[in-house]
Amino acid sequence: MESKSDLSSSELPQDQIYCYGELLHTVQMAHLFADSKTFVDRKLKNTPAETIANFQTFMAAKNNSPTQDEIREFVENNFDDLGKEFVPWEPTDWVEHPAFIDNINDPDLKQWGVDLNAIWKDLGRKMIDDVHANPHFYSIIPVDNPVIVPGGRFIEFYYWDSYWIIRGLLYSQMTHTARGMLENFMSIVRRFGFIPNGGRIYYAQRSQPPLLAAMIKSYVEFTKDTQFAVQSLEVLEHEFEYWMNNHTVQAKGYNVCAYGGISPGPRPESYREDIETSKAFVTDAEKEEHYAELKAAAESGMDFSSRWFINDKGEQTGDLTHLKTRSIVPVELNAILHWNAKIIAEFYRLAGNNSKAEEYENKAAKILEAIEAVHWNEEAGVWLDYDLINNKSRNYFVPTNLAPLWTMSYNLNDTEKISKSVLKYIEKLELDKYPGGVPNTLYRTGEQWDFPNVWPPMQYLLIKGLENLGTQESKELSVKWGHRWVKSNFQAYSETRAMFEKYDAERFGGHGGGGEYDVQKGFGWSNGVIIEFLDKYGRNITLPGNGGNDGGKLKMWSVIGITAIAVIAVVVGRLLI
Ligand SMILES: OC[C@H]1O[C@H](O[C@H]2O[C@H](CO)[C@@H](O)[C@H](O)[C@H]2O)[C@H](O)[C@@H](O)[C@@H]1O
Repeated sequence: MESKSDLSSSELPQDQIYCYGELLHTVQMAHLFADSKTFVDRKLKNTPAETIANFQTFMAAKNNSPTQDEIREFVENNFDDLGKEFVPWEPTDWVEHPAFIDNINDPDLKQWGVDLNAIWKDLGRKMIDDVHANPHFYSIIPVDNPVIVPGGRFIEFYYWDSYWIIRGLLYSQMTHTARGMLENFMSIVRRFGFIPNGGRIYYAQRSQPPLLAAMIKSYVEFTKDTQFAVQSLEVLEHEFEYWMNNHTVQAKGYNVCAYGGISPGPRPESYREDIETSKAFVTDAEKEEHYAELKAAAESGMDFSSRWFINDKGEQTGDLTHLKTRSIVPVELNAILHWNAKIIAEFYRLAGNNSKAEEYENKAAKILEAIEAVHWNEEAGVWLDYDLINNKSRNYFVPTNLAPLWTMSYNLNDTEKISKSVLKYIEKLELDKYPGGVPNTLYRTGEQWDFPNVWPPMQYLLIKGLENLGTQESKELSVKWGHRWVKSNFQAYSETRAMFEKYDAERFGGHGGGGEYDVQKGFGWSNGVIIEFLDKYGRNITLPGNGGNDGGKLKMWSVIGITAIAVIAVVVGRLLI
């Protein structure tokens, strides 16, 4: 298999247009498009070499200072419209009435389940043959099988989003589509050495939380296709080693992993925005450090959040200029890698290779030891990120502080103790008080991964984590939050007929905002999470309008209603006597 170093030396001809260079700089700084991603998603009309030659001629003719209109004309002459790389595609394995719908009692929720299942058809993308024949005309990374994309501006696959999308597809009985996406990822690991953030070459210098092993495990659990598990081992092992070899840092004497990109310059898809924030820095070296921090935050999937700020006092208040992502050891990344090692060991057992299984069990045990030593914080009663600059735990809430519950990265003998401790932490922070779900942080910064935004994958992590913990109290809270999430998403859907990428903790049924782009609709991971939850909770949720309970409000109206009926009955009774 090709290694990462082979990859970084294998330059693509279109990199100099989509990833760095004068052309990219000139067009992105001209602010032609409301969303910077629009430009880097457009197809070339000519070869990369011809496009660069046209650009040089153009710049010379304009004395190297073209106007915005002239740059716009250059772009229109040399680039096609958005979306040229796809043909309309309806998933061949789509079924109108997957079994999860039968698990829903409430008629409105049932119809919603039907609607969500239909959205898969809108989110499917298949590449045209020309992408394979002439890949250098495109920024899209060619893959053989169609994919389900998040939606809105996100018209290509995204790595960690695909975990919740694939689980949703499996619950929708679309195993063939799910398998195709998994095979795409496996081919990408073979070609690139790892999985890029998303399906564009400008994302190919950073990854996202490594959930491929967990996706394959989900697939195998649904299909019982243990052969596929065994076939995936070479790729899973390679991806695991990529993370361990390229993302390892030392904390408290332990090897742990942190996010961190490897390419110079601003993010191509947010080029102007990154240049803007880099103005706070003086030297080119400082600016490069800032770009690397921005990319590391994008690699975490939480771009952007005060979670990654370290100011002069070692605290999390500040702005994007305080990003220090590479110096923060994130709980979930190490928990996910622990999960990876466990899954690889399990698949090796299936393959009958016990020595390899033991090797990975040992690797898992080592990661677990590091998670306990570096992340578990007895005083806070939960796992915390670790600050490598100030050598201290970061006692700030992020849902990922509970990630080890999701990945089962703790000593199971400690279950009772951890349950008490984590529930006390949740109570102390009053995380149960938000009508629209648990916010991503408790700080309002205007960044999209901060308060009051609530993100579907993080609700899933919390709900699934509390369920896995398995104590009476943790399971009750898990169900409570699961029901709330379904009802709140349904409220937003009934008001807007849309599913959003993020929601609002402060408003039941409210959707999120903030950050560098408008809130997106679609939406892959939101639909995936709800479909799974409808399957799980659908028998037990009845909406207020259909006779269900909506907590205090409903009880109050029931009391008023019953009292009114009683009074009317008494009055009518008296009149009749
Ligand atoms: O263009 C800005 C950023 O957009 C992506 O990030 C957000 O959307 C992704 C797709 O749903 C999601 O995976 C990520 O968690 C979101 O923050 C992209 O992944 C970033 O790299 C990009 O800079």
